Amino acid sequence: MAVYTDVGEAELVEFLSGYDLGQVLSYKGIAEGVENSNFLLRTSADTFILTLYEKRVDRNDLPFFLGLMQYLAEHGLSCPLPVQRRDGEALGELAGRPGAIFTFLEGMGARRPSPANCRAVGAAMARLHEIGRGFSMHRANGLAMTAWRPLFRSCPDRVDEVEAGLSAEIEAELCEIEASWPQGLPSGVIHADLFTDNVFFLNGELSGIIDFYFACNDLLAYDIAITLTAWCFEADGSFNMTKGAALLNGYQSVRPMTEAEVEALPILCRGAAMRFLLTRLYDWLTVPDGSFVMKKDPREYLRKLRFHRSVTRAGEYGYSPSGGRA
Ligand SMILES: Nc1ncnc2c1ncn2[C@@H]1O[C@H](COP(=O)(O)OP(=O)(O)OP(=O)(O)O)[C@@H](O)[C@H]1O
Ligand SMILES: N[C@@H](CCO)C(=O)O
Repeated sequence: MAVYTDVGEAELVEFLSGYDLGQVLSYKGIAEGVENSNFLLRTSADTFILTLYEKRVDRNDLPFFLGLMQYLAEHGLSCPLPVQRRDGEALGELAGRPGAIFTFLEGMGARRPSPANCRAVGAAMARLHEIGRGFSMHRANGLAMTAWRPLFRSCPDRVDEVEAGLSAEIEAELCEIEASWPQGLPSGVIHADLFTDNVFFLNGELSGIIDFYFACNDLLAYDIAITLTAWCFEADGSFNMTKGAALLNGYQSVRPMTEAEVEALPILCRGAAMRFLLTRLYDWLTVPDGSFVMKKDPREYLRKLRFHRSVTRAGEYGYSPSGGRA
């Protein structure tokens, strides 16, 4: 349950007095999410999301995240729009935490994404990459490839309790990823956490993208690798090439990948699986049982990593050069 900070009615009313949002009708905590506290807020004006930023979000990054959401929304990508107070600011302080109010997006994450859902997310990601070109702020990726080895080293010395031999497997994999990581691919603003719970659908159509709190500047094709890895595996661990083809074709219908990006896709996918394996592993070994932080199983990403290691060509993900042009 992601409500780490409790908000009293009086302090909420005081916080809202800086906005033109009418009277509070109700507010309640939202269970989904891991990083921040989120509330569904109903006022006499409309329904909103109130987010309080918790410790794992660096407050120096908040202007980038809020500025990006505002920029994307203003340029036609459906995502939460930060609501401005009368003084023009979108970021305030509530219950001792930085806080902001966002427009409410209708829709729900796809629990079992269809190929059509995959195509839609591919196209939306490419639009995000294209629109992001005009966004002037910059944020380095705190979880870029160079951060993975230090993150691995900071894990408690119990990695092999998760699976025998895991520590040596990660070590060997990191060496290969570091040696083969591509240089010079197109880079720009990426979402970096485009999982199924962060993309909403309504009546079968993609209605919006949320949760920009890992967004940063990095390789555009790395975002494709993250999204392919999050959307195109089945519950039994098998890769679904129909979904892979749909996602890549959807992407290419908006922004064709360069030859170098296509060639790098297998190693980028190994990196994407490694990034989520390591963050999940770290939480698995450090977050106490019974804590509010929901621990996700690192082994899901270990299985995905092993699949990606077996891939040599983007065609094995369903890539086709004519994809998206048909
Ligand atoms: N603008 C919005 N419109 C509608 N619902 C929203 C909006 N923003 C957040 N939510 C709801 O709140 C939940 C948590 O939001 P979000 O994923 O941003 O939180 P988080 O704590 O950053 O989570 P994560 O663990 O995915 O990083 C979402 O699953 C969704 O149900
Ligand atoms: N999407 C991440 C959680 C943080 O947003 C994961 O599944 O590991």
